[in-house]
Amino acid sequence: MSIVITGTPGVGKHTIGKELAQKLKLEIVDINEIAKNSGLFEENDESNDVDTEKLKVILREKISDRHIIIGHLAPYVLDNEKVNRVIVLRRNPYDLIQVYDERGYSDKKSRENASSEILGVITYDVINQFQDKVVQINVTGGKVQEVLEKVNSAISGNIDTEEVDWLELVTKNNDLKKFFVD
Ligand SMILES: Nc1ncnc2c1ncn2[C@@H]1O[C@H](COP(=O)(O)OP(=O)(O)OP(=O)(O)O)[C@@H](O)[C@H]1O
Repeated sequence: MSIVITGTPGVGKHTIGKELAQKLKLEIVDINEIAKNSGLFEENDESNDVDTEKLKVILREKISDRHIIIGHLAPYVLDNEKVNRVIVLRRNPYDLIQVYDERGYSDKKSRENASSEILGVITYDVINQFQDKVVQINVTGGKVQEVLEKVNSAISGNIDTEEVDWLELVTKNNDLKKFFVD
């Protein structure tokens, strides 16, 4: 079985993915690491541009049926038939801004990532690519062990996808400008 852990940068994919890999005794495929090691990542301050077509071919070779595949690029570089379950981690954008501050992201990069989470960009693309294999989990405020339990239930098909609407929250808080205006 191959399981994908995806979501906006900073939601906790690596934290959860590593624990899960240990628990299920599966090997990790880190999409970003492979892209970097293959010279496909052009990293600069503001954006990470990747040749997704080349990365797709490389990943097709690497992935067997016993992997935890981690990365926000999952919907753009993985074949549907290669994976059994796709977990999208969702995290409150206010918490994400804190993670980005700790990482030293620029205001622009921080806002771009947080607004992408608010609009559910990766979730939309993931559902488009993997359809009924997708389970959405809200990790906000959850301890790592609690999130892990939910992810485990999602893998065995014992949990429904969770509802997330950050746009409603941010609108209610009158914070649209904070996330969407330069
Ligand atoms: N359930 C959790 N509760 C509290 N903090 C968490 C949780 N999961 C992860 N974190 C923290 O959030 C930060 C981001 O986590 P992590 O690096 O795993 O995210 P990521 O989605 O893999 O990011 P990226 O895609 O940029 O590599 C880290 O500081 C991590 O310790």
